[in-house]
Amino acid sequence: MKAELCANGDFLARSRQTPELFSEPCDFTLSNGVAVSITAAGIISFTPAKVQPDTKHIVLSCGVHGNETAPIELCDDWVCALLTEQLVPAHRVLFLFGNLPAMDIAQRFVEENMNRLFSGAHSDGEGLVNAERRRASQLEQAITDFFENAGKHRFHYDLHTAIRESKNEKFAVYPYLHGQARSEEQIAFLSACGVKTILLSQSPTTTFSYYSSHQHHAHAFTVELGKVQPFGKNDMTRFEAARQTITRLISQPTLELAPMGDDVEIFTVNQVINKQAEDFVLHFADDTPNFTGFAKGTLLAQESGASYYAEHEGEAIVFPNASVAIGQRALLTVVPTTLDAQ
Ligand SMILES: O=C(O)CCC(=O)N[C@@H](CCC(=O)O)C(=O)O
Ligand SMILES: [Zn+2]
Repeated sequence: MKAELCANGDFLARSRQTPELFSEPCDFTLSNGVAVSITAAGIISFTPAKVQPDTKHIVLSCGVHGNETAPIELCDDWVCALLTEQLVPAHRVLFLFGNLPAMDIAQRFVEENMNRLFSGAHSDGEGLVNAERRRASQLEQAITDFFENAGKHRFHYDLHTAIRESKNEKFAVYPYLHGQARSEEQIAFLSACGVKTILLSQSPTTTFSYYSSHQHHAHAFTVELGKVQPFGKNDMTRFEAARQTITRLISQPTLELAPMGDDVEIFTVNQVINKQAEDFVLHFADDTPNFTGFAKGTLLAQESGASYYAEHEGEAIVFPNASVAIGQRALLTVVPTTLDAQ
């Protein structure tokens, strides 16, 4: 098993169908001098012949939730183009296809939400072990290895799609930076990808993007590119700006970007509402889109022992989900802000 296995670029298909082929790490060099390293099913990196101090070290992850297919299809296309030398990387790039078994059953996860298992959370809970916990640990290790000896130009875009419609279709969660300044240049990059809404998280989490941001000092984001659709059912024209901008990021030595414009909306997270009881209910319709605002004082959710209200006029809801496990986030609320106010 070496280069021939990936000669047609079908790394993802092989990772899903015959993961055992990748049980041993394998390295090979393409005819254009690009070094390829496969460390496990769904984990592949590309290193250009010349690595310099200004080389970027870019992680693109997808499928941390198995049913969020558009980003998986985008990453599959980039990996295929790189393996077949139609795309030549100017920078180091690591692709992580997160939850392969969940992709096979077209579900968000098999046993546990993998995007709550990072920063070591995969090892919490009295010896509980499952495939998602092992994979989260393996993905952390892949990032640790990739960023080892990497220069300071570190990036991780963890690509997702949201469960429900969103008034602002594309948005990104900017992890909590513990008081450090947020990067306008990164917001300009996301804006060029068509992602013009940014949520500033105000607390540590166990998500993948927070892990890379906090542990590896990468510019890291959870990027929501649209709404969940089955494989093959995405309208890929809706992802064209992201596809083109990320292709340029990978392949151009220097990425020219327009500065962050007035069309970017910044929100700060006001409430993180974690489900504490089995009777947790949302007090708005199931099809209420993300970013719907509510009047101050509106009852948003309720459970035994607690009621949750909009605390500000127009406070908007994001990621409502009453079906999460006890202790997990069931709702975020956000309010508009500016970068200067942070
Ligand atoms: O639409 C939803 O309810 C969930 C979409 C999704 O998977 N979002 C991520 C956000 C992670 C973050 O807060 O950085 C998640 O819930 O894991
Ligand atoms: Zn997701």
